[in-house]
Parts: sequence; structure tokens; C-alpha cells
Amino acid sequence: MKFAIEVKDLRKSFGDQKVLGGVDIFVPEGQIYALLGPNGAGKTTLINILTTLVAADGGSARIAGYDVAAESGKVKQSISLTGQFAAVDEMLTAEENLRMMCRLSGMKSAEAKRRTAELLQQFDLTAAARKRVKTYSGGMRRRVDLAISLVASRPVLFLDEPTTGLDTVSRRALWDIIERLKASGITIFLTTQYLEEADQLADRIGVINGGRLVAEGTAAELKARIGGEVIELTNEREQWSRTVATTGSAQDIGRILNGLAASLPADTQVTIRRPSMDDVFIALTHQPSEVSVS
Ligand SMILES: Nc1ncnc2c1ncn2[C@@H]1O[C@H](COP(=O)(O)OP(=O)(O)OP(=O)(O)O)[C@@H](O)[C@H]1O
Repeated sequence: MKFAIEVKDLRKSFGDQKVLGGVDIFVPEGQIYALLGPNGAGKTTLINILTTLVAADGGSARIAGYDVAAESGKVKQSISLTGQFAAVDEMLTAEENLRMMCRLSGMKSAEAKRRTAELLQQFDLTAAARKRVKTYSGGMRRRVDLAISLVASRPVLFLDEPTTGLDTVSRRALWDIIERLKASGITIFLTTQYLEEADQLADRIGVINGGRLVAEGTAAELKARIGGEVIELTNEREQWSRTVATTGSAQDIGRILNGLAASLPADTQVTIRRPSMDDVFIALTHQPSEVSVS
């Protein structure tokens, strides 16, 4: 199996604050990897190292086979990064922005026109192509950012929290685009605070907390890690809910419910369900409040 991203024992501190404490990640070509973690977990620092913007203190990373420290020029030619390299001029239209970026990247006029039309279509921007970017919604603006970063076709795409701050409809529209990019063969590394996003898009998910990968696997593997069914207790009158992990066996569920029965108000609702990504994240990081389930 060929890896587009290979990260080995990557370490980084800022002063005496350890931000990455030895991270290992391997992403096969053509897959989507989601790095999931709360604010301050080290996600952006990792992306910055992998995209050559920041130097690591120790360990190594290779992108498309090139070492980020020793071959940073080759790495830059192999990647797109959304948000950071994108230079959107709000006074110009999406079409003008894209045409300009195509010309700046060395395309002749006819090719720039063709590539611009292709990107406008790929990112569902054709209808608004001739409106100034400053009139766009957050979701459209994010799509322009993404389109600009993909002017030159590169094999590896980094997306740092691509849908943070977007409403549900715009988020889903961006997910469709990300899935289409994957279908075109691009390897995608994205960071997110949204469990649902990782669940929906990623082939593999790494959960990062305090600069360490606390778990890694497919969504199904991560869910399996916390065991069997979850008992969810909700009391709408008293406005609380809590979940209790079980092994999934009838004995275990029965024992837990028997133990709780005497102490619960009679109008408490009990549901037994498969664990969600949310349960997994809470179990792994003990930081439920910092991550949203969109
Ligand atoms: N250049 C820097 N100098 C000093 N500290 C930094 C620097 N960059 C990041 N940090 C610190 O490193 C920690 C991890 O930050 P990082 O931005 O990587 O986290 P994150 O997981 O991306 O969080 P967020 O979701 O908020 O972007 C934070 O405590 C941050 O304050």
C-alpha cells in the first residue's frame, strides 16, 4: 500500500508547552483521514508542520513521498491547503478571482478560462460566478476558498476545519464536494471538531487530545472500542440526560438498570442504542463540552 501521508513520532513544543507529543499517522493514497479533536488539541500545528509552514522539533513526516523538512519545495508542489494560501479578493467576482489565480499559476489565457469554468461548475458556483465575493454567504465563500486552492491539481489536499461556522445546509454541500474530490483520486487530510463530519467523510479517524492520538480507526472500529449498547436516560421534566456504557449483554444491561431503578424519577425515559461517535469521543477524551455534534 502506498501512503500519501506518513507521520512518525512527530513532536512539537512552543516554549515549555508540549503541543504534539509523538504522533504517528499513515494515510493511504486516495483516502480521507479526519483528525478529530477539541480546541487547542494540536490539529492546526500538525497541519502547519505537514504543509511545511512550521518546523517540527522531532520525528519525521513525508507527503507524497517527500520529507517535509528536507524536501519542502517538492512537498509544496504536491499539496493544496485551504484557507491559508487562498487569497480571495472580495471586490472581485468568483470568476475573476479564479481566472487571476490560474494566470498567476502560469496558465495561458485560454487554459485559465477553461479551468475557471471547470472549477466554478465543480464547486456549484456557476450561477453566482459574476457576483462579487463580498456578497456571498459563508458557505459560498468557503467554496471559493476551496476552488482557489485547487487551481493547480495536486495529489494531497489539507483542509483545516473546512466547515467550522457553516450552517447545516452549507456543511452538507461542502461534504458533497469533498466526497467528489476523493472520487477524483485526491488524498484528503482534514481536521474537524465535528464528530458527524468525521463519521460521514473519513476512511479513518484519528482522535487527538492534548497533542496525542488517543484513538485511531474507522468510525465503526472506534464505536466498537467503547463496547456494546449505550443506555440513555432522559428526564425532560428535570431537563437532564445521561448515558451509561454497557458491554451489550442482557445481564449487564439488566444489572445496570436494576441498580439505577430505585434512584431514578418515575418519569425518566430509558433508551438502549448503539454507541454514537459522540459517546466514543466522550469516552476517549472526557471532554464532551468542547466538541459539537453539529
Ligand atoms: N506559534 C505558537 N506559539 C505558541 N503557542 C502556540 C503557537 N501555535 C499554537 N500554539 C499553542 O499550541 C496549542 C495547540 O494549538 P493548535 O492551534 O494546534 O490547536 P487546534 O487543535 O488546531 O485548536 P483549534 O481548533 O483551536 O484551532 C494551543 O495551546 C496553542 O495556544
